[in-house]
Amino acid sequence: MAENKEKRILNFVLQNAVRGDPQSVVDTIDTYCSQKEWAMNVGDEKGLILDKIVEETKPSVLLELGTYCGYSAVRIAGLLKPGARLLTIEFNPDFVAIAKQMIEFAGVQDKVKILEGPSETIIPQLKKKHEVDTLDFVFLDHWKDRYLPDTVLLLVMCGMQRKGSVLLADNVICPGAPEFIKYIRNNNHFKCTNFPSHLEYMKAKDAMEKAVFLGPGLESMC
Ligand SMILES: O=C(NC/C=C/[C@H]1O[C@@H](n2cnc(C(F)(F)F)c2)[C@H](O)[C@@H]1O)c1cc([N+](=O)[O-])cc(O)c1O
Ligand SMILES: [Mg+2]
Repeated sequence: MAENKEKRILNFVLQNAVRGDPQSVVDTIDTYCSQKEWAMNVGDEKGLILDKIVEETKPSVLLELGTYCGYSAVRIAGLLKPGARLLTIEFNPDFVAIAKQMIEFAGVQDKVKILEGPSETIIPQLKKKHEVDTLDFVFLDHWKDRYLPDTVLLLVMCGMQRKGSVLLADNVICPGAPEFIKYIRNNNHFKCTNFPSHLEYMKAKDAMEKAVFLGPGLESMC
């Protein structure tokens, strides 16, 4: 079995976190990744911004793009009201296997469903295959050059946004998602807010961008 960083993170959690306790899993990953090996989890500082926005949105149906080790899936799931569910898309099978174990250890497997495959395949299946009507909350944390095409896909192809739906994007400074930011800030169907922060476990500046969907324009009424 190839030993890699993601497996080491999972093993550290299995050996040190409290089973069934999402906060303990999140804190344990943060401890490992700040002291031993950096990894691209949203982290503790930006995680608090994520928590606040999830809590104030009170979402029932959520989508995450970029499961990775499952850090933000566990973090978000720990905040959800009974019956709310998080779908998270990951196309790297090794990361799917890690995240699955992380989510089960945290005890949030009934709230989280990992969808394996590329977003351009999975997003158009959300309605029919995964019974999603509209999405209340979307967390973008996958490849930064996919933020824009997948946002358009969610909006146009699948009409996956209702008035008040929240899009939250990680890393809009570092590594950055310039095309996405240009599009979303100039689209008058979205109200954008920037949340300055720092790159996970580092001093470098980063930020998250929140975009609230204001509803389709009149043009879509005809
Ligand atoms: O590159 C970064 N993140 C890329 C994250 C990528 C993760 O999203 C998955 N994915 C790709 N496409 C899909 C989908 F859903 F489309 F199928 C899912 C990839 O397999 C990977 O697990 C990153 C980099 C830094 N950094 O400092 O370099 C800091 C960060 O917080 C970051 O998120
Ligand atoms: Mg990120």
